[in-house]
Amino acid sequence: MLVKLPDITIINILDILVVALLIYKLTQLIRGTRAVQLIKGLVVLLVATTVTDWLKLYTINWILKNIKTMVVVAIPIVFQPELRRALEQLGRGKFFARPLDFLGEEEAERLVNELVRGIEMLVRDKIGALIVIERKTGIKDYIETGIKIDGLVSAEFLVNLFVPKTPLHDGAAIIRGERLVAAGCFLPLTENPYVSKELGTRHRAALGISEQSDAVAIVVSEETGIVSIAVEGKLTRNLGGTATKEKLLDLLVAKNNRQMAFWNRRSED
Ligand SMILES: Nc1ncnc2c1ncn2[C@@H]1O[C@H](COP(=O)(O)OP(=O)(O)OP(=O)(O)O)[C@@H](O)[C@H]1O
Repeated sequence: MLVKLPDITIINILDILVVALLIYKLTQLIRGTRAVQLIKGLVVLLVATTVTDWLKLYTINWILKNIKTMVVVAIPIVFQPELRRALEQLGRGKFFARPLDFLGEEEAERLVNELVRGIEMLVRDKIGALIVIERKTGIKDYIETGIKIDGLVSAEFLVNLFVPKTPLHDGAAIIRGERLVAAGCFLPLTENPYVSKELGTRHRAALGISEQSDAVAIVVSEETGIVSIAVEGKLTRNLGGTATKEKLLDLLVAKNNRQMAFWNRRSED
């Protein structure tokens, strides 16, 4: 027996494509922000409500339905800053811009060279610094806690930012692609109870951002001049010039190339 499909018109296809594009853009917009946790929670709540309804667990179902209503009312209040930002971006036409600038091999190598040169200068002058490099997870929640700047990364620019007593030296500088996009940013501190008591808030902030995202955080200690790199909640300490360069090349260039290779492979299929 043949199942008769409903008539599908070009308009229907266009309708579906526009909705798909909007959902895709929305996921890109919230990727790496605290809204992701909320969406996960909502999905769990929706599934639980449907399952309890299906199993005829009336009391639990009544409670879950009421929680759902409360959550829907609470969202605009709790996420007011994010919603305002999204609407602003929509107004400025940034909603459809690419959220991340992925680098080619040459640009990534240039970035690493400038970083390493800058770190050497910071170490030499014992200037404390916290530099975060955004990767796939968007960290704009944290970028917006600082002062926005937009300049090509160079060693001199980096050192200048962290000179003590200058307005932007406190907090973290954030790099997106080849550009320094913000300075003086406030990062979340790690809540890991096993972190050595010797480590102060600069190192804890580096660990914190590496737990919350896939960003790479570089710390130059003001006290000791020691260079450390935090990735995925782990801090590698006492990195010399060569080790710093190798680690950054591994984290930024090799990953990028793998990503590019995957992309090229997909487009050649
Ligand atoms: N949450 C945070 N986000 C970003 N930067 C922070 C944060 N907390 C502290 N910092 C930075 O760390 C500096 C203080 O570092 P502190 O001496 O406490 O840390 P430390 O890990 O011992 O580093 P150092 O070895 O350089 O002294 C602050 O001046 C500020 O620039």
